[in-house]
Amino acid sequence: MDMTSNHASPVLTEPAPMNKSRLGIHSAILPYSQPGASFPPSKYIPIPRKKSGKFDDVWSNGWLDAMKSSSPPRKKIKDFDAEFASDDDTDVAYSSWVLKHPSALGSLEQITSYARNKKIAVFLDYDGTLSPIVDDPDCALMSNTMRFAVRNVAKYFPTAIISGRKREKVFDLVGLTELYYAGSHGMDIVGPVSQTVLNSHPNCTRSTDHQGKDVNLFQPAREFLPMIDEVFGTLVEKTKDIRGAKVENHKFCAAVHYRNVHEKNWPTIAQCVHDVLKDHPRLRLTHGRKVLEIRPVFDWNKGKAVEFLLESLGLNASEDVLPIYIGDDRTDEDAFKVLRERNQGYGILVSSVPKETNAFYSLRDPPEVMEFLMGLVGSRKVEKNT
Ligand SMILES: O=P(O)(O)OC[C@H]1O[C@H](O[C@H]2O[C@H](CO)[C@@H](O)[C@H](O)[C@H]2O)[C@H](O)[C@@H](O)[C@@H]1O
Repeated sequence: MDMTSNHASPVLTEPAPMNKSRLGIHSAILPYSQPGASFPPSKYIPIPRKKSGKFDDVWSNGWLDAMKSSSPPRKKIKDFDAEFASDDDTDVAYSSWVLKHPSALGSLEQITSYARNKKIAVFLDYDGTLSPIVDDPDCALMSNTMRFAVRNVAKYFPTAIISGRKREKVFDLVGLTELYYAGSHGMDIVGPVSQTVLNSHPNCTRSTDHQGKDVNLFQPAREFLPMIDEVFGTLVEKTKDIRGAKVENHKFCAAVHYRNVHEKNWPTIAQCVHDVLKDHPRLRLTHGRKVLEIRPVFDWNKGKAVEFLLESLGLNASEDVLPIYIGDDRTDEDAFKVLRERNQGYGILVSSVPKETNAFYSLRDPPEVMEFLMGLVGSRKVEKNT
């Protein structure tokens, strides 16, 4: 395992800024994903820069820009308050972007014909992919129709959920025993029993799941458990007076949510996290959708989890395997990148606005994800019957 504990900075380098001209999108309408992107002033509350220099750290390291750009603004559509960016400008930008990352639904026939006679493996992120983004992380529920679609997918293809959440939590939310689960951004994996994997990964052990079934349990960052626990406690204490802040303990990482925090208090929340990371050089920061995530400085991510699961499923070496990964946020980019580098399978980004991504295809939102999954199953059924 590649440990990089001597990392000097707790800040994870963000993806390079989007090449706006390459996308043919006017910079003023570039939406949320990029740190440092420019924002139409009307949509964003400017955070006053304190003269005291109190928040200099988080200004200078770009955290505040990244925080602002981490999710599209919320909008009321009919009676439904959703995180969705749509106006004439973004529609135009989206149309150009989708030429580069075509709709996986629109390309379903192409995808399924390429997948014919291949072994498909499906990897799904949870929040923003299977469930809509909502204010309260505990209320991010997946619909029963989505559950039905995922269950059907798992009947035909090996299927895994790869989430930033605690593994047990995401299992409770999904509730399907026929899937494999990876929590903490892939740092906590329950996969099929594989002696080869047990032999080659020192942190992999034989275990039993909630049903008493034999499984492989892989927790490569186990040594960080006490540190994450301690940091979780510190973050809860430090943010307790910030209205709307919420801290989650995901076992191998911790998440500080600021979705419900007034924007004027974002510098305070960023500074709290910054101070904690300064005291813990073996931890680093990643940005999710209105969430700051603290995780070990450890060479493991959702992309590595995909490779680990492919190996566990015995699908790593064969050419006739087609992995499909569907996800919506920056942490999913590691998985898209792995598929791109392997030149195998498809990454599908779920986004209603243009974003710089390593994914090949796109889908707008969870309902489109569901439709795509149903289409995948439908075509495999037809293939089996012919
Ligand atoms: O890897 P994922 O399964 O996508 O998990 C990523 C984060 O998801 C959750 O937060 C996000 O969804 C919440 C519910 O919709 C939303 O309130 C929050 O703003 C989003 O960031 C989860 O709570 C985080 O801990 C996960 O890291």
